[in-house]
Amino acid sequence: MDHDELVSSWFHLHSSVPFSYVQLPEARPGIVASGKNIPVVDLGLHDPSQTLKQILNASQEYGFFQVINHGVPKELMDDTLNIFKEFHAMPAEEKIRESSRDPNGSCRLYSSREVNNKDIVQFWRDTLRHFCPPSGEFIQFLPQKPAKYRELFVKYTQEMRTLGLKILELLCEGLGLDPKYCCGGLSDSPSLLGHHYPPCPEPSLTLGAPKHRDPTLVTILLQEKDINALQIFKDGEWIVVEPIPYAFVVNIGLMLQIISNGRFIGAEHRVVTNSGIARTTVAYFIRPTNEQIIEPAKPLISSGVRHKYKSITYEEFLRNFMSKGSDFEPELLL
Ligand SMILES: O=C(O)CCC(=O)C(=O)O
Ligand SMILES: [Fe+2]
Repeated sequence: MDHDELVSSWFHLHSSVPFSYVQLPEARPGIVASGKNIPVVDLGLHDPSQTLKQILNASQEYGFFQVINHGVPKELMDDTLNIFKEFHAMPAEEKIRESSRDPNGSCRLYSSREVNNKDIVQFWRDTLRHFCPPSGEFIQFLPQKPAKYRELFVKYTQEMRTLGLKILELLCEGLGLDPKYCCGGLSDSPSLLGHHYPPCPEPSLTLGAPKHRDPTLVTILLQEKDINALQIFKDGEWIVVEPIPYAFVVNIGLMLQIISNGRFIGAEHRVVTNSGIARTTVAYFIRPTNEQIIEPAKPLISSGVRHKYKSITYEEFLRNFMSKGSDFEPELLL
């Protein structure tokens, strides 16, 4: 990658947004719903059936919630956000060197200019992405700078795996499936994304991420406390996800929408920018291995309920999703 492709390399030279980053009028950030919020799920309740009720309602109605009392140490959450801030603050040459050790791309630094067609509108964001399978494969390709990067990465992804499996078990139980239904191949290929959204001179014209659904079963997002930037699209309006300190934002991805035969919503969301300060987030994507077949869970169908989605391998899904984006979603329907 060329260092000019990173937004963080040049944003400070501009007092207006370059034309290729100006969104079409209909996609620009506009009015948001007032007084609305996404549900909170308390994982530490004495009565587990109450937690189950909360998580089921949230997944069916919103596809988005914030989890509290999740058991991940606060210090690790702070340290992880800070190490990604430090990474993105390093000189571009160093960031590129530290993230290009694997010729097969298990670790990758990119901006939308690198992954998207050059003709479409670009997004105000840089991302460092790693694969982080439970086998520990690929660790030798992780950045060695900042100095604590590898150590924190290993600790944080272990915590995310534990939390992710706990959430998946609750969701499967709530669907009436074996709680372990999504453990194994359906969740064995997670990735970690450290997003960085530099301050933007004209936030009303740009986006940090377009309206999208995630190509995951579930996504667990760590975001900063005081910045309102993530928005979800529900019933025709945008709802701001106001950060709750030390909560994680969890959303259902398109894969779990399919597995649940549409009972859970893979909610659409986007990220807006702000002119004041940079925002850093860390997203843990729970993803299947490439050869896994994604289809509605058989026990959900046997009771006479109609299949809503076709069967597709994750590899084929990803290939189409990368090239066609959300235009591919109707093709998944039966
Ligand atoms: O950074 C955020 O707030 C959200 C990122 C996101 O939507 C994603 O990684 O899919
Ligand atoms: Fe997302």
